[in-house]
Amino acid sequence: MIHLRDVHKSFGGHKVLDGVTLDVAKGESLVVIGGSGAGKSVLIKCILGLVAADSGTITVDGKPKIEFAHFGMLFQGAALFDSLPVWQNVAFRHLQTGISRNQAKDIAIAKLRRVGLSADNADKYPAELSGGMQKRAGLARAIATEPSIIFFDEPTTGLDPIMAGVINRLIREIVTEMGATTITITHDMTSVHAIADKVAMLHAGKVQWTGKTSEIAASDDPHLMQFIHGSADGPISTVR
Ligand SMILES: Nc1ncnc2c1ncn2[C@@H]1O[C@H](COP(=O)(O)OP(=O)(O)OP(=O)(O)O)[C@@H](O)[C@H]1O
Repeated sequence: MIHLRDVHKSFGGHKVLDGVTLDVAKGESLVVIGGSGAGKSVLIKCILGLVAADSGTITVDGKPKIEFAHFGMLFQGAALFDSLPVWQNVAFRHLQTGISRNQAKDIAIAKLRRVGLSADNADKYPAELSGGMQKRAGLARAIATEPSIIFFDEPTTGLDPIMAGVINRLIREIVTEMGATTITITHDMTSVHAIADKVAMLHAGKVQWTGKTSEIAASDDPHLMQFIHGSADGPISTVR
């Protein structure tokens, strides 16, 4: 579904991606981990076409460019539009397609329900929702058009561990029922275990380790070990 071959990207003289090769199969949930500055966001931006890779190839569903209509995105911090009520945030793309406002609102309410928010939240503004509810609303927006590919950028950042667990479980359930292909960026190992079929660890511009979630425990890769144990000592520099 998503294939990257030897993707390079530098900013000025700074090599961020130095030959990334990665495959995500249809319906698979890939989680990308790696230290701060490892290039996780740049990688996603290259796939989305927001940043042009210097060399290498990226194909999504056999095409060199991702089709905007086919992907959803949950941004870090939910990134809702403050000036729009929750339902308009969720139905944002539907409102641009010319369907009636009533129809768009019905769709928004159905999606809000799917993420555990009752209909009375539809007319509220994002600032009136708690952080966890905003994250749910962001998730509702990401799935609103039933996209075949969804990107999750640090979906649990800023949430307490219980709410993080709830969001992880929702993400897993929803992507499974939609059959969507997903790429998630996270620092949160609990998310990795809850969401991932496959894990890719970025380090020094390359995929340092990749494997199934179940293979993490048996790995002796020192970079992966340092990351999952949150150790200050190891091959990954802590001055970044
Ligand atoms: N537009 C840009 N111009 C210059 N440098 C950039 C640009 N975008 C990213 N970088 C650099 O690329 C490197 C990787 O950044 P990126 O945001 O992908 O890291 P990350 O792995 O997502 O980190 P974090 O976990 O902290 O979010 C950083 O050193 C960053 O400064």
